[in-house]
Amino acid sequence: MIEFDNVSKVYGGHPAVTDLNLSIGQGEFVVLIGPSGSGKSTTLRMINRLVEHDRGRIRFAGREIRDFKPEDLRRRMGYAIQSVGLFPHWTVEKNIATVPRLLAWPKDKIRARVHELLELLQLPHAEFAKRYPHELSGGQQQRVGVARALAADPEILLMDEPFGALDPVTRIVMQRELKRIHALAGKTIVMVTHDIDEALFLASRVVLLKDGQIVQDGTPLELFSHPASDFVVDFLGRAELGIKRLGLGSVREHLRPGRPTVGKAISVDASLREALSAFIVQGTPILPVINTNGSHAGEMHFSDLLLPRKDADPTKDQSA
Ligand SMILES: Nc1ncnc2c1ncn2[C@@H]1O[C@H](COP(=O)(O)OP(=O)(O)OP(=O)(O)O)[C@@H](O)[C@H]1O
Repeated sequence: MIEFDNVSKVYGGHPAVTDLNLSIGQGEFVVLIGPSGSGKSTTLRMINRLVEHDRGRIRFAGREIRDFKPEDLRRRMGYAIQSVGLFPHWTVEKNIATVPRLLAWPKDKIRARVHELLELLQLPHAEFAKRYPHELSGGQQQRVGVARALAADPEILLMDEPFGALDPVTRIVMQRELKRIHALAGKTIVMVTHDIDEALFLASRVVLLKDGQIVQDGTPLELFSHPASDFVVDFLGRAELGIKRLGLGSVREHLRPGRPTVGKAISVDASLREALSAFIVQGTPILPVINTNGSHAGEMHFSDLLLPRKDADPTKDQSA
């Protein structure tokens, strides 16, 4: 869907991105991560031509992006950024409808789409549609920014630290929301973040950059299982590698049959990292497990945390 072929960008003699090769397929959730100044935002912005590349080729849907008018390209790609950039004198409704109006959608279709997106992002239409950006919290503004990026059902969603300004609780809610939208709509998403936990939670593929070059490109599990260098290990957080890796697995993988037992139950969809925390907080070696509808599912044993993952084949996409 998007292909970078030996792409470079230089600013005033300083290389920002050098000989980048990257191929992003339909439906992937690719997270660009790396230290400050490593070229993440430059890479993202070259996709919708907010930044023009100097060398190499970038293709979108098989055509060179230079063959598209920038505005046509941007209408086909949603773009959400940390500072949101909502139009201050427009209501939430009008802000979300920006691209559909440019595309001259019929009014009814626009109204229905705005309604649908507000509900999807848990901003009830009756309460929020007529508000202005200054009447929203920072987190609500960011949700409107994401709704606006999704409005015309773009083929790709480009996101630059979209949850950067959020408090940790809202940030987790938004990450879950985005993961749900991705699973539901099968959108191709390319996102920049500084937050390794966010990357590991969301990405089907992580692209780790350093000094404008790719250090490693793989599934989260591949990065843990076969880190390409010490830099990768340090970036993943050397001291917490085991705990972070547990975050990639779920209770479901270690579910055992068992009768309901005492203790606070954990969901089959909880991560093994959450399970570890629950074992420690409850001081128990066995946790009751429930399904998403609250019914009894079985139990999990503390010792099973040490078992190798059933699906630990690093050649498989763990996001599926
Ligand atoms: N408009 C610009 N003019 C000059 N240099 C720039 C410009 N934009 C980016 N750079 C430089 O290019 C390099 C890559 O910047 P980029 O913003 O892509 O990095 P980043 O990984 O997104 O960083 P951060 O995490 O701090 O946002 C940096 O050295 C930066 O200083």
